[in-house]
Amino acid sequence: MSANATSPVTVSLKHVRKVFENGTTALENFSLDVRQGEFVSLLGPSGCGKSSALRIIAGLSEPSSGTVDWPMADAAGLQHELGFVFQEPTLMPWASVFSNVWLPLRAKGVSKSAACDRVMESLATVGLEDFAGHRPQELSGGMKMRVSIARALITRPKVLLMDEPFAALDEITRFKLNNDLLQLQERFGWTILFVTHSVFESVYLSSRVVVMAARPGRVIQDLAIEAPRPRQDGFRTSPYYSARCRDVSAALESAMVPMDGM
Ligand SMILES: Nc1ncnc2c1ncn2[C@@H]1O[C@H](COP(=O)(O)OP(=O)(O)OP(=O)(O)O)[C@@H](O)[C@H]1O
Repeated sequence: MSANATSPVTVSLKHVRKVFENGTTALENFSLDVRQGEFVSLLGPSGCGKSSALRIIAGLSEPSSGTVDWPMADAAGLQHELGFVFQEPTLMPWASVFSNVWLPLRAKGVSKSAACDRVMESLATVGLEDFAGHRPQELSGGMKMRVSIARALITRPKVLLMDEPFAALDEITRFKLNNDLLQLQERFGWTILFVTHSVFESVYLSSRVVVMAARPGRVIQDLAIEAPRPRQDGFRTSPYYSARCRDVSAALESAMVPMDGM
């Protein structure tokens, strides 16, 4: 499923401001609509508030002012619709792959036997069904990240929030997981909000790249990446890809310009 300008809005942030207790203003007048089926990347210099924005969308942090609305979801069902993937896979080292993926259901009181089909389905989605009995330390970095994704998928979310999930991986593994993620999004119709530092990754994956600037964190450009989806490796060498990478790099460069001579 591809999103377009008429797809319904999944989440809408209006004039969000986030000031931490120590006085740091992480976000100022941050507004963003994400539509169903979109793949939106947040890109910007370190400290521009990407993670703060994602945490507010996730409900892990409250905005100081402004609103976050989920027009299509009722509040009670919202939690089940979100999946989170962070940069560190944060797996329990003493537990099997199966138990790590089971965790979100276990926390809801679902027994191991009742969860079994769902856990195996999630592991199969990321190609790890043969590794259910392994411990995390027996897996490569890319496989650990797949386990982390499988764990996020166990509640069958409709929206995935991903905070630099592939940043710690080598480039070949990262490219492979990029393609897998695009295939899975096509299959399940997820809406994805993705934080990255990489211009190249953001253009490859996204239907929109939202470029942010720091001090205070705000949106400075919103660029559509209009190449057909799901994309494949050939896209990385296409003239359109190069041109969009140049546009996004230019936007990022302007985000680096300090305000008021800072
Ligand atoms: N819990 C906190 N308390 C105080 N300040 C915070 C807190 N979390 C983040 N900040 C500050 O808010 C600003 C935005 O941080 P945030 O982590 O959202 O940026 P980011 O764009 O995700 O950065 P990076 O790319 O380095 O991960 C930074 O100045 C940061 O120091």
